[in-house]
Amino acid sequence: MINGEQTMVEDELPDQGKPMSDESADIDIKDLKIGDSIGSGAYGMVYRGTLFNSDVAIKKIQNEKNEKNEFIKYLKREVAVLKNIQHPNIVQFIGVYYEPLASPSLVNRLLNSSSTWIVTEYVSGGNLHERIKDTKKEFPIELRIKLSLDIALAMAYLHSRDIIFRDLKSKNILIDDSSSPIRGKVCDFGFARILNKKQQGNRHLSICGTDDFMAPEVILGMEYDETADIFSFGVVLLEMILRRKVSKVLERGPQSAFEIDQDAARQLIPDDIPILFSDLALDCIKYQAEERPNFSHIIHILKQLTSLFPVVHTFDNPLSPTSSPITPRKNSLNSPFTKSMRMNSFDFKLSNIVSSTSVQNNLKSQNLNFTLLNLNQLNNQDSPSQSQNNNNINSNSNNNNNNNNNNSNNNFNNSDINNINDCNSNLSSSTSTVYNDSQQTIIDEDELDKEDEENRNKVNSLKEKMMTVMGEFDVYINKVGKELLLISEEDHISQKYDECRKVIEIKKVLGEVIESDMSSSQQQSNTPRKNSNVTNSRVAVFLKSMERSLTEIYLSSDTLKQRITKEDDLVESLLLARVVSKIKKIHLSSLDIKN
Ligand SMILES: Nc1ncnc2c1ncn2[C@@H]1O[C@H](COP(=O)(O)OP(=O)(O)OP(=O)(O)O)[C@@H](O)[C@H]1O
Repeated sequence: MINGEQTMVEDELPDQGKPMSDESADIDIKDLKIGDSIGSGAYGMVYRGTLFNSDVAIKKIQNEKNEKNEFIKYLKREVAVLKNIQHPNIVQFIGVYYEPLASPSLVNRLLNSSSTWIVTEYVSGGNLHERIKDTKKEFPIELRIKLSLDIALAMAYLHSRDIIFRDLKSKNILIDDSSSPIRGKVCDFGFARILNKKQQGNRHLSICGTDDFMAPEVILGMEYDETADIFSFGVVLLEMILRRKVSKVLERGPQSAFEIDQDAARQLIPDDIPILFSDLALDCIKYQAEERPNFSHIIHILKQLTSLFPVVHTFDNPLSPTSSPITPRKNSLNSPFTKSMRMNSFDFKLSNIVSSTSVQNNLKSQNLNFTLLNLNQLNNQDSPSQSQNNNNINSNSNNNNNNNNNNSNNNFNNSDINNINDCNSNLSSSTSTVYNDSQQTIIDEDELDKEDEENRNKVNSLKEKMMTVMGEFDVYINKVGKELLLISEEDHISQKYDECRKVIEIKKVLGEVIESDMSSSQQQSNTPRKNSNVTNSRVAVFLKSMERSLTEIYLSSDTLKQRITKEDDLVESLLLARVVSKIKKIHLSSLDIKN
C-alpha cells in the first residue's frame, strides 16, 4: 500500500520559469485584512480574512519552504486555472498577492517574494472530509446526493474545458452552508492540468493527487486521462456512503495492482443507501478506466436521485441571501385574505379526496359518511338542487355553530368565518362606492356593477361553503375524533405509497437511460470503437442494478405488488390516510386546548 499523502513528479510546463503576469497580482495589500488560520495543506496555511469588508480565504504559500521548480509549477497551475474558471460549484478566485522579500535581489518577481497569497471567496461550512468524519452529526442521504451532484457538475465543467483536476478528494470539497440549499464547491487547483487536445492519445502525465483517491493507472504511472478524476469521484462517493476513510476499510496494494475490490466494497455498504447511488460509486471506481461512466451520465443519474431524494428545508439556510423569499409581507399572515386562502386550500383538498368513489367507500366503512355528504354537496354546488341542499345544510350548520358557541374549536371556526365576513364587507363597501359613483356617469360602468355583483355572489357562496364545512366539521370532530384515534394504518399506507413511487421513478429512469444510450449509440454508429461497448456495458450495468432494485422492492411486499397495478387506489388510500392523520391531529389539539 502506498503511504504518504501527496506524490508529485516532474511535469512539463511550457512556460516554466517565466515570471507571472502582472495582471495576476491584482490584490492591493492595503485592502486585505488577515484573520484566523482555518486550515493547512501541503503547500501552506489558509487564513480567513476580509477584502473590502467581504469575507475571503487567503492561502499563503511560503516560497522558501518549497522546492522552487515544484513550487512554481504548483502555484502557476493554481493561479492559471483559477483565473479562467467560473462555476457555482467551484470556489471563486479573487486575486493573488506576492509578499516581497525584505531585501529583494532577483529579477523574477515570484522568486523574489517571500510568500504568495491566493485570495478566494470564503466558504463557510467546512470541508466534506470533516463532515464525513463527524459521525455524531447527521448526514442525510439527500444532502450526500446533492453534494455529489454539485461535485459532478463542477467536474463536468472542468472536463468540458479540458482541465483534469487530478486531486479530487473530500478535503477539497468545501460546503457552502450560506447558500440555499447547501452547496458543494471544489477548491485547490494546485494539481489541475490543462490537456493539450492537439496531442493524439493519452498523455503520459505526472503522478499527482492523494493516494487514497488515486486511480490505479495514476499510482502505477501509466497513461491516464480525465477518467482518473472519475475514479477519485467514486472514492469520494464511497467515503460519503461509508462515512469512513476508504483506505482504512478497503485496503488496496500492489498485489492487486491497486484495484479496489468491488465485492468487498459492496459488503460494506449500509442497507439504507439507495442502490442507484451505491452502484454509481462502484461504477466510478471500476479498475478499467473505459468502464467508468462519464460525468454527463453521472449527472443524469444524480439528477434522478435528487428528484427521488430532494434536499428538504431543514438543510436550507434561512439567512442565505439566495434562499427563496419565504418571509411573509408585513401583517400578511393575519390578513383575512390569507386566512380565507388557507381555509380554501384545506377545503379544496378535502373535496378532491372525496370525489373518488373508492375513498368514499373507505370513508363509509369507517363511519365517515357525514363529511362525505357535505363535501359532495360542495363539489356539486353549481347545480340548483344541490345549492338548495347546501342552504338547508347551511342553516343546520348555523344551528350547530350556535349550539357549540362555547367550544374552543368553534371559536376558531367562527373567528375565521368572521374574517371572511370582514373581507366580504370590505369588498362590499368598496364596491358600493364604485356603484354610487357609477350611477351618475357612463353606461360602461353598468358592466362594472355586474362584475361587482358577481364578485359579491362569489364571496357569499364561498362564505356559505366555509360555514357549512366548518360548522359540520366541528361537530364531526367531536363525534368521531375518538374513533379515528384508534386507526393506526395511515403510516403504513403512506410508506407503501412512497415505495411504490420509488418503483415508478426508477422505471422512468430506466426508460430514459436506455433511450438516451440508444440514441447516443445510434449517433456513434459510424464509429464502432470501444465507446459503443462502453455504452452497451453501461446500459447492461444499469439494467443489472435496476433489475436488482426492482426485484428487491417487488419481493419486499406482496401488497405493494398488487398496489402497483392499482396505482389510483393507492393514491386514494394515501390521501385517505393523510386525511385521517390530519383529522386525528386536529382532534388531539382540540383535546389539548380543552385540558
Ligand atoms: N476558500 C476557502 N474557504 C474556506 N475554507 C477554506 C478555503 N480554502 C481552503 N479552506 C480550508 O483550508 C483547508 C486547507 O486547504 P488547502 O487547499 O490548502 O489544503 P488541502 O486541500 O487540505 O491539502 P493539500 O493542499 O495538501 O491537498 C481546506 O481543507 C479547508 O478546510
